[in-house]
Amino acid sequence: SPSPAQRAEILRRQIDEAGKAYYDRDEQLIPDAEYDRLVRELEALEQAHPELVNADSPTQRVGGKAASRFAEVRHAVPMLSLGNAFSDEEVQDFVRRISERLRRDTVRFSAEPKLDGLAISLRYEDGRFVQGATRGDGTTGEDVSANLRQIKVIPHTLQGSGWPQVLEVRGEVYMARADFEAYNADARLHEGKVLANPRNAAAGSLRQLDPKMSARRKLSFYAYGIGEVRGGELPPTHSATLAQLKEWGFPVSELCQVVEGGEGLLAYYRDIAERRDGLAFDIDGVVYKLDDRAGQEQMGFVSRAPRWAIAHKFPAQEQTTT
Ligand SMILES: Cc1c[n+]2nc(N)[nH]c2nc1OC(C)C
Repeated sequence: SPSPAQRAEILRRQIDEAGKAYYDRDEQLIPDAEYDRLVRELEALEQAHPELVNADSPTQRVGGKAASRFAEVRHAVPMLSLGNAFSDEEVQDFVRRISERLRRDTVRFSAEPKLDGLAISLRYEDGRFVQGATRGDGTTGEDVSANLRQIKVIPHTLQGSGWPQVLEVRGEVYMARADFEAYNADARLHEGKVLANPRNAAAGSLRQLDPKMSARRKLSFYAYGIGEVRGGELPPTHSATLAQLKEWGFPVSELCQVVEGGEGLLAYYRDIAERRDGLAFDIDGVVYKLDDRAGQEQMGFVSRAPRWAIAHKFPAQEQTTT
């Protein structure tokens, strides 16, 4: 059987390999519980044989125990996924279902770019950022507050006034293409890890356990919605809510636009499709949302996605492999 030193070396390699895959590439090579078991076995081995401990052992990571995961956060308002439309007919059906159910001839929508990043939820209490979490499975996400504090465009305190006592803002963390190219150029120069695409870069960065590591990758954020709201009112439409979020200091994409009916949606889709390659960030489609909140509540949700919103995806594009 292997000596304690050999066993420790095997454990160290497995832990580091699983850790890198998880934090750099958002890949889960082994289940969290297995990862934690390996770390605990290595700790026990190092306690029994102190001569085995060396500086780069995963048990020596910042804050002592190799943090194996983030705290869990339960979303009071679930972070939902979106139904997809891939054709104009499906978009027309989406509009027809809403206009029939709400008995309206013309329906106004908020049309928005669908960024190819990482959905997150930001919680503010009395106007101060208190917690940020990933989407996770929609109900439970990971607390990545420390990493989100490194993102310059995310306000630590709200600007202006009149915000609710509790305000959750939902949006997308992403890495702009220029920052992605710069990161990879630097990685090539210094034999670092070249990243496959901006989405993985954003996911990997947000899940770095060491906020200093996370800060090395320039991330951005666009707000696109709200979660829990307590002790205050928001405007009656989604578009007015986005305008309000902008006043409170959140970045909101200039591409967001209020349009009318199926024609308005499809014109928006074609316009964004044309402009797509010139945008500063990757998008994988656009999102249409019934603009008035009362109507949204009437439409409700089907399974895990709202009836009042769909994503209209672009045909898959060959990924720029770097
Ligand atoms: C998942 C998602 C993604 N996006 N992206 C935008 N722009 N809005 C938006 N809304 C989403 O979900 C809400 C409709 C619940």
